[in-house]
Amino acid sequence: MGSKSVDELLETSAEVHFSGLHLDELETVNSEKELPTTSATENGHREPFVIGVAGGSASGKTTVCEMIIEQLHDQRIVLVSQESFYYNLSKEEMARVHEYNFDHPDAFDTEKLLSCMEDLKSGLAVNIPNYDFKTHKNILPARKVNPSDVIILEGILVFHDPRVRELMNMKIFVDTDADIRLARRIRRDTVDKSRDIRTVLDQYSKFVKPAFEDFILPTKKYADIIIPRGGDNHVAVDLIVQHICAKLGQHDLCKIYSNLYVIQSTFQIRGMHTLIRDANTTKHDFIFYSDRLIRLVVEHGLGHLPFKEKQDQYILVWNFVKGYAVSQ
Ligand SMILES: Nc1ncnc2c1ncn2[C@@H]1O[C@H](COP(=O)(O)OP(=O)(O)O)[C@@H](O)[C@H]1O
Ligand SMILES: Nc1ccn([C@@H]2O[C@H](COP(=O)(O)O)[C@@H](O)[C@H]2O)c(=O)n1
Repeated sequence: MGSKSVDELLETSAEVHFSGLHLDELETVNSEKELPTTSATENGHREPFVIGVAGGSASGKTTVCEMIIEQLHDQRIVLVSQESFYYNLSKEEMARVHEYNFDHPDAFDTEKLLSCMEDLKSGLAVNIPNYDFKTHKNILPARKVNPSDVIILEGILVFHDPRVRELMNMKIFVDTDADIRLARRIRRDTVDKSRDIRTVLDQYSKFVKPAFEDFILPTKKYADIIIPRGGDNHVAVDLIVQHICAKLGQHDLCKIYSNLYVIQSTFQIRGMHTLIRDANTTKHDFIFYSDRLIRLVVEHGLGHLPFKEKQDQYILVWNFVKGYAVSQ
C-alpha cells in the first residue's frame, strides 16, 4: 500500500475533513495549528466535568440525573441539588410560609452555591447544606462532598446565574409537559411531603407556574441538550452518557500521572493510528506514519519546555528543524 493510495483512501472516507489536505502536509498543518492537549492541572488534579440539569419542578431532573449516575458507575460522580442552597426562613417568613415564593431566584443563596461549586471544580471537598422541606430550614449535619470526576448540579434555576452557568461543561434542560409536571407534583407533595392538596394547588398557581414562565423557561436557551419527556427518554440519556464517557475516557492516564498531557485526537491522528495497526500496511508506510506520530509527541513536548525568546536562537532552531526534516 503506497502512501498516495493511503492518502486517497483517507480523503475519500473523511469527506470534508480532508478536502485539500494530504497526509504529506500533516506536519505543516499540525505545527501551524496547535493541537490542544488535556492534562492534570498544576496541583495534580484534573478538572471535573460539570453537568447542569435544569427544568421545571417535577419535570424529572432528579430522575434523569439518577439514570446518568447509574450508567456512569465507573466514574467518581457526585450530585449536588440547588435546593440545598435555599435560604433558611426567618420566624416572620415561617409564620406566613404560604406567601413565600420558593420558586424565585432570590430564594436561593447563590453566592454559597457558587463558592461550593468553584471549590469542587478545583478539587476541594465541600460541605453541602442539608435542606428539610418540612421545616424549610437547613438541618445538621451538612453533607461532605469529596472531589469527583463528574459533578452534576440540578435544580429549577441552575442556569439563572451566568457565573454558575460558566462553570458547566454541559447544560441539559429537562422539558416535560406542564400538565404532567403538575400531576407529578401533586402526587409527590401530598404523598412524600404530606402537604394538603389545596396548599399544593395554591402554591402552584401563585408561585410555581408564574416563576416557571418568568425565570425557568427563559433559561432553556442556554441548554446544550433539551430532553423531551425527561426520564422516559432513554435514547437521550444514553447519548448524553456516551458523550460524557468520551470526554472522560481520554483523560484516564492523567488521573495517574499528574504531569501527563494528552494530545487531542483528530481524524488524521486516528487515521495514522489505524494504519500502523493494519497488518496490510507496508513496512515503508508503517515507518512513515509512526514517525509522524512520534514527531507530534516530540513537538508538543518541546512546547512545554521553558524558553527565552531571542532572535538569533530562532534562526538556529529553524536550521536545526530543517536539518531534522531533511535527515528523515
Ligand atoms: N418518567 C416518569 N414517569 C413517572 N413518574 C416520574 C417520571 N419521572 C419522574 N417521575 C416522578 O415524578 C416526581 C418528580 O420527579 P423528579 O425526577 O424528582 O423531578 P424533579 O427533580 O424535576 O423535581 C417523582 O415523584 C418521580 O418519581
Ligand atoms: N421549602 C420548600 C422549598 C422548595 N419547594 C418547591 O420545590 C420545588 C423545586 O424542587 P423540584 O425538585 O420540584 O425541582 C420548587 O418549585 C418549590 O416550589 C417547596 O415547595 N418548599
